[in-house]
Amino acid sequence: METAEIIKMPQRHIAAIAVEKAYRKGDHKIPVLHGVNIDVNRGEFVSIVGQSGSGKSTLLHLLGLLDAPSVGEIHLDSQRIDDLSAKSRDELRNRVFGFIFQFYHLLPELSVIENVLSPLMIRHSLLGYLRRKKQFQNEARELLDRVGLSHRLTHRPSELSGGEMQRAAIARALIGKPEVLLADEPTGNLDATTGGEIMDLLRKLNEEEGLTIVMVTHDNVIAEQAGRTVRLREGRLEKLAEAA
Ligand SMILES: Nc1ncnc2c1ncn2[C@@H]1O[C@H](COP(=O)(O)OP(=O)(O)OP(=O)(O)O)[C@@H](O)[C@H]1O
Repeated sequence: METAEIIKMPQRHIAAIAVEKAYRKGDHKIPVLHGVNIDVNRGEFVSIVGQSGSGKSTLLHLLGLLDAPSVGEIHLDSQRIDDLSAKSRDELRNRVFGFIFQFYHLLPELSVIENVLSPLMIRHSLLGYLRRKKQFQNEARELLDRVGLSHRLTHRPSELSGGEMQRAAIARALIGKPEVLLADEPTGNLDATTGGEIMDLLRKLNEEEGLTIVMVTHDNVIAEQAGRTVRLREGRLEKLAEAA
């Protein structure tokens, strides 16, 4: 009797299917994406490269439900998610996705640990938050320890270096236990060494915790550190290298 070979199929996590996006500017339509297909598997680390203006951030925003495609679909696992009600999309975005950006977007008037806790303050009712405040603070401290910032809990963002601000932003993105981290030029404002340290951290999160990561970058050296790279060209995706 033949032994059936068990082939482990990669599991689709997040996908864009035949996505088109055009922005409106007055009477004008600005077409940006022309039928983009991308499938990111659970636990994958994918980088998206392409020239400035090629639509990288636009695509990332569509994947994370920050914006809606003009045509096409966004799927999470096997579920279409771009056509959900605004409330369901908000809920899903907050629960499933963590975001980090080139300029960190930390709240300047809050301390590092308060910044990390801020998504939980938004997610829970005041009473619910206060009831679990100790637990949440412990989780925030653990995360800040993991990103190497346990000595900066009460600093304000203006008292941090760029690398430290991005570490704080990563901890903030992780506090809600996201399944997918979407990173828009996470090293774009950092020197090569500091950017490398941030990439080490992202790779560790991907390899050790199985976090799915989609990262936009214009830097090919940074992009190569992901497991797979795709390039946006004239609003369409072409496949590049796959890591060995
Ligand atoms: N809200 C908007 N309204 C109108 N046009 C927009 C809007 N957002 C982006 N665009 C245009 O869409 C195109 C793609 O922008 P996008 O930010 O996605 O590119 P990108 O590849 O991320 O560029 P960069 O590497 O410079 O950040 C650009 O020409 C931009 O001007």
